[in-house]
Amino acid sequence: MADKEDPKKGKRSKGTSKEVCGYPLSIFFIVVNEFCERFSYYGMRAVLVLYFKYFLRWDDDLATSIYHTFVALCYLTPILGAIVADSWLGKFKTIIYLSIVYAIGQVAMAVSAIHDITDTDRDGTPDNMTFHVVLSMVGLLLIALGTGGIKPCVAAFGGDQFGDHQEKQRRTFFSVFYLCINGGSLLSTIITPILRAQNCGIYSKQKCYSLAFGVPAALMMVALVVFILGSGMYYKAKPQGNIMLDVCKCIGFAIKNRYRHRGNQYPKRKHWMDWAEEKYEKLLIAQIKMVLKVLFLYIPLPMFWTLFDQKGSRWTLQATTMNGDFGLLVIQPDQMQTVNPILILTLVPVMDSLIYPLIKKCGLNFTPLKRMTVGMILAALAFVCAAVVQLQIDKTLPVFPSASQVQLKLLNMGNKTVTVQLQDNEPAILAPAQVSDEYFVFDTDQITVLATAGSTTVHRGISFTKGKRQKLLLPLDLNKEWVQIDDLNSKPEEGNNAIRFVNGKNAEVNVSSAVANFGIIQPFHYSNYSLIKNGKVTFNLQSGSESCEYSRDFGFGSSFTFLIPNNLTFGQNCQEEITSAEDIKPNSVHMALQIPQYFFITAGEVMFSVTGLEFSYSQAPSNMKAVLQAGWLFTVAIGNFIVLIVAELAKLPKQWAEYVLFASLLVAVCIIFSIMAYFYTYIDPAEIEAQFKKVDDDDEDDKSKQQKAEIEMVKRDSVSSSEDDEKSK
Ligand SMILES: N[C@@H](CC(=O)O)C(=O)NCC(=O)O
Repeated sequence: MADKEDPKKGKRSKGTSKEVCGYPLSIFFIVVNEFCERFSYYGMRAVLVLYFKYFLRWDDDLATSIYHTFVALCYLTPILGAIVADSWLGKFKTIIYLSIVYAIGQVAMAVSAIHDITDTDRDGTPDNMTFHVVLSMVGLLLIALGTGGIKPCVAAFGGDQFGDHQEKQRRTFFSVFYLCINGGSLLSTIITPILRAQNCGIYSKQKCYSLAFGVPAALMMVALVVFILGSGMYYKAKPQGNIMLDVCKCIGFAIKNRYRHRGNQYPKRKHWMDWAEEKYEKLLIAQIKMVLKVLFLYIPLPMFWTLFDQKGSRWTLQATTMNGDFGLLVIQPDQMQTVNPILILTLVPVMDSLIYPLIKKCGLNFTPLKRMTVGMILAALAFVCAAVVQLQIDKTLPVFPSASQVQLKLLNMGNKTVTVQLQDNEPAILAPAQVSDEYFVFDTDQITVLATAGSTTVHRGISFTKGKRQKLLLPLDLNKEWVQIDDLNSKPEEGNNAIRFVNGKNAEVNVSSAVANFGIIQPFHYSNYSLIKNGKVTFNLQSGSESCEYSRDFGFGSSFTFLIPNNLTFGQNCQEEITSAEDIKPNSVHMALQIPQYFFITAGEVMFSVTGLEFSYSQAPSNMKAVLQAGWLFTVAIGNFIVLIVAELAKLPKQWAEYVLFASLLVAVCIIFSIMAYFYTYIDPAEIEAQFKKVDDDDEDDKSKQQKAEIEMVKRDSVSSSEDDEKSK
């Protein structure tokens, strides 16, 4: 379709789109489509690792591995999308078809997260986990195909809508496009974690992952509808054949031809790509040389993405062990990822309008490759910060028993002081209703206990299961049964607090609260654990006609055992009379401590990613900009595979050590990159292409001159031969 021209207004944008303030109206649909699509993608991605961990019950390592495999796939499929669009369907149809695939994938994810589908015994947990795993994996595959496939098409399709005279508007469009990406990502990363934290279900209420995936699915459908609505206004360039295929064929021919002429008798050529000259145009060969130069520089880049993309996996898991109470609002671990788009929206304008001009004023030549090097160093710094935060968290985490150990706490349910000697330990003295502060640790599953209360002394042998944490409940009468109860052996998940009550009274006690019901607890018995969110909770204790209230503030990730003492009076003093055992301390390291690492990684992203995209675009020949974009996205895919390989090979027992390892690897790669960058010479592809075109034109001129001369000669020959004929006659 040719550009439309209005004789009065001059050139108009391509397609049938009207213009608003000099911009084709059609780009409005493309920008809204991108906003909704990125909302869908980042919203789903924000809760993905927690869905793996808490819904599918995978461990941290498996959850991280599958997460990065998925992200890697999302960045491998752009090559496929570019090939389909360029050589077969065109960008418009490719976007439509792959968006449908994408939306089906999102719906599959939402359905896979409905626990009621297989919860036949209605206990709140899925009974056929295979169904949920298979459906979610199919969903993720479709999403990876859809999101990656349309990625190289949408921005380029937007760019296509502008005429050659709208260079300035096209640049503004790309900036707005990038802001839309981060606007969509910001909004969805706030919203989907909130939806995930809700309870929903038919038979039982569970965390609402289905809604957290359902809303992104709906947004993807909106994205598709908005894109289709603009259909009549778009400029739809016809597929122009696959340049990627041409590039591959030309490279293949150069290699084959070089191999065929490998003997000393053949003169050397300046560049190995020159061996394609026999079959391919010089211009194409020169363009491929430019692309290869940039692709060679890409080799160290995946390491940046290896670190960058861990904010959605390792960093989110790190946040689950932290305190998200920001006073006015409580932040979910997965919501911390919003810090990245927030910082992008502020840092990009600050860098462009303040920092870079300031550096230029200081007379420094801050070239794109130097910026990218600094970006890498900033990302490494971010991981050093993450390691420091991890060390702080580790200090506050409980030490759970190893597989060969047993940990034991004592709880005196009686109203006399008890002296207890465990094996050869120092005797512990427990006042009435007191719990020992720390766990006793044993490397055996059999211990002897000597307990004395008043004139009663009892000597018993107790057996344990190794690897467990337990509490030994010492009864009012030591001669009666000693109850052993299991304590939690890991931090309660998702920042919840695990609470239970032990009834030391000689009568039944009913314990309830607005958030959890512990039911009737038999004398000298205990309730199950209930999971409670952070905040203040008031428990109501009732025994016969007597009752009292006990209130308590909870943080994140703690576990408490509350003891109702034998002599509880149910009077005013109930608040003071209940004894509490803090079995697992609440998360005390604040999530705000993750902000420095987010700041460094985002500053790194602005310097590395935004500059890198611009660099790739500026150094690519006119017809191979998409090839380099696909190459750039491919580095993201490789980066995500490296996470899997390094994490699998290193298998470091301490998370902080893994962070330091990644930071060190990036610094090493950064040194290699800076050496490569030092030897890189910037080019102007348009100028080089123009030279080749001029040579071609000159050749063309020479050819036509030669042709004319030949015709003249033929004419002259024929004239002279006819003259000869005449003469001979
Ligand atoms: N800063 C990211 C968005 C995010 O991680 O929230 C970004 O701009 N990514 C580029 C994209 O195309 O998604």
